[in-house]
Amino acid sequence: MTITITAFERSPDGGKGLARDTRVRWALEEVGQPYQVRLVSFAAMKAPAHLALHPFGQIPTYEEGDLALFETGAIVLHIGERHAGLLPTDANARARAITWMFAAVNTVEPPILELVTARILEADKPWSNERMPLVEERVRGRLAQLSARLGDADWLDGAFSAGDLMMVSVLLRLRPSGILDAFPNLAAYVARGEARPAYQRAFAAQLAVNVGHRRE
Ligand SMILES: N[C@@H](CCC(=O)N[C@@H](CSCc1ccc([N+](=O)[O-])cc1)C(=O)NCC(=O)O)C(=O)O
Repeated sequence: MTITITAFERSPDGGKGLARDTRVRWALEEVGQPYQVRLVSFAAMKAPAHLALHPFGQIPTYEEGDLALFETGAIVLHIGERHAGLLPTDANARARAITWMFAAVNTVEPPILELVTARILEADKPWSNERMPLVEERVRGRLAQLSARLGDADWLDGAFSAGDLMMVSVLLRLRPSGILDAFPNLAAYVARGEARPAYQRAFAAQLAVNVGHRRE
């Protein structure tokens, strides 16, 4: 059955791959599944048809037959459960890979989103300069813990898994801040993720959507 995901008609990042459809594209490329993309405008995302798919009016969504999903972690898990290539077959290793998926979105991503919010949405607030060091320190603390756990391994738990796909995707959001450079093994980990052919195809596909706009 045809898989259809939704993505920004015009991503605020101009195609740097930071919008979360890139995670789903990457997962589908890793398992070799073709997919369609329905591009949605900001207005369309808040209209009833999309809200029926995504109660929070966001992208991405995932549709396959009469299944409709939202939340990138859940979509990537679904893809990993249906197709080989993202989750280990060994039950314990699979459970650990899913642990890392949750760790990415529930433990590592929140302080990073705080930083993105502070830098983009709160920079003009009178308390921004006072708050920023606290936010940055919370990110550095988490990265230090992750860096210590990763050490000099290629991936978080043996072979590449959906846990790494989610963790690399979360860490990529930090790139504009430069904080990742203070943790060379994490920067190399992210670069390994980006070097994967499946990521390259996912990145190129989302860029093509946005480069088209730049030409107009
Ligand atoms: N927890 C949800 C979060 C989904 C989400 O944040 N979607 C964002 C796009 S990806 C987040 C994002 C947006 C922009 C950039 N950027 O760099 O420009 C990066 C990431 C969205 O639809 N935002 C519009 C809205 O909420 O109205 C998930 O993981 O799927």
